Amino acid sequence: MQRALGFVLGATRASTRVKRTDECRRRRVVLTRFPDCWSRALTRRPGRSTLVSTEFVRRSVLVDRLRNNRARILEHRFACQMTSEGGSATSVLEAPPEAYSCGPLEFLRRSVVQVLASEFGEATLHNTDPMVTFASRPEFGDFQCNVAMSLARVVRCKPREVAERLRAGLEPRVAGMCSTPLEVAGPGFVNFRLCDDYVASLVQRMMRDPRGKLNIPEPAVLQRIVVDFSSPNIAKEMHVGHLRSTIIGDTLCRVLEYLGHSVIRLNHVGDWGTQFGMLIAYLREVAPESLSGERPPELGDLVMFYKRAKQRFDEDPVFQDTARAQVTKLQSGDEESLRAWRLLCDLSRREFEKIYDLLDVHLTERGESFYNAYLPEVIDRLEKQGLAQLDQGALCVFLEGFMNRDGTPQPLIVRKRDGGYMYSTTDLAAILYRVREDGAQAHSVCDGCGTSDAFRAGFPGRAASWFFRPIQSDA
Ligand SMILES: NC(=[NH2+])NCCC[C@H](N)C(=O)O
Repeated sequence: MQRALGFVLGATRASTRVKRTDECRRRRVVLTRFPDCWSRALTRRPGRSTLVSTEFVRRSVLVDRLRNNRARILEHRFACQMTSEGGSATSVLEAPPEAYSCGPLEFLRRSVVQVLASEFGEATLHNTDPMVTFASRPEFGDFQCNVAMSLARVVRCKPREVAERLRAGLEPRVAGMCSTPLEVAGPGFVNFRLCDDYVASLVQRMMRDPRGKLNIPEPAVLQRIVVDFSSPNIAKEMHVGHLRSTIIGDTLCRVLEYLGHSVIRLNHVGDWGTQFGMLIAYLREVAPESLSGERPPELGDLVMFYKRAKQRFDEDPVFQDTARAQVTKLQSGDEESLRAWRLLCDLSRREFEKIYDLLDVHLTERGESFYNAYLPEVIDRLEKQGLAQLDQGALCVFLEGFMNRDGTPQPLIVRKRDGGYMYSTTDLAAILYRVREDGAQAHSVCDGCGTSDAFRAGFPGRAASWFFRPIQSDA
């Protein structure tokens, strides 16, 4: 799968580089860029608020770019068709078959590793990353290899010399795929330019694929994959971290779905926890009509109420007690509290939906509250397996390699002293449910905003192996 993904993105990025030049028209290849780069650019807006309102999304370049991106993929199919019909390319030299089956990037990586091994010996390499990347500027070609600079120290040669030996070894291997002679530039970069015939032929193979799958190899195993993304918090506005996660998650899902996997798109919204006790207690005091449903607040008002409630909570110990009592009431199923909570969730959901609609992103909401019923079972399993231990009244799991700054083991609290559960506990319950009930075989959490310590500590993979069979996970 990864190879296929690398291939798609590889082809995509490489071709974007030539887009601005005349070559593009000559090659008749119009491809698109992975949206990740501009979602990241968005996150970096200096000195501005990072909150994301519907209006922000509507007016931003984002929607247009997404549409354009998706439109360009269609355009690309059309362009491929033109190329295949035009079919003028007759090549003198055929690129090696592997250059077609695994795509240019992977093929170059493998070739660099082979040449380095034969030039400098396997032992010297010791898992050396071949450092083949997309060219950093169009004038450098399509790909570049940066390994000479770092390897020079190990093999005690000048970087340029390493690069020269690499070039000489690579040229016969990449003939027909890259134009030769290859270029050694600057301190020791090796630059690669794909031959037109190779690109044309790649594109033709994509178009002629009888499955209509752009010649991307079918994954060896088709899996049921959970992708957890977006996950904004109720009663708060989305921020760019959520937007980033939304776009990356949706992109990942589209690729996986395209490959034929069965994908479960989950929105793990923050809809549970102390903030609701605080907010409901505060609203009951200052704006009871908003809770009865007579005059429901706007999301913007809710954000303001939330801030005030938080301030009140931080300053007033009596209010803290009221808020805590309110959480307990809510979590123990008090009807009136649940009604208020549902109202707040509905309100936020409607706002989030507007953004998802604009972006044409579809997700199934399954928030933190959903896993409430499974929390005791998580604790029970951890205890039964001897993985949790009491530490100053709190139930903790100590994970190998999960340390405080001072080197002492960092506890991962799964149940607080007062019996309350943690965000991590919910994440564990989510894994339990996704593996057992959803039958997930692979799991990906698109973290654009901050997952729990449990995820950061690589807990999902470990948890799943404790609870069940091995599971792939990348937080
Ligand atoms: N499964 C997860 N923990 N997903 C990430 C949740 C992110 C959380 N709602 C936040 O905004 O910080």
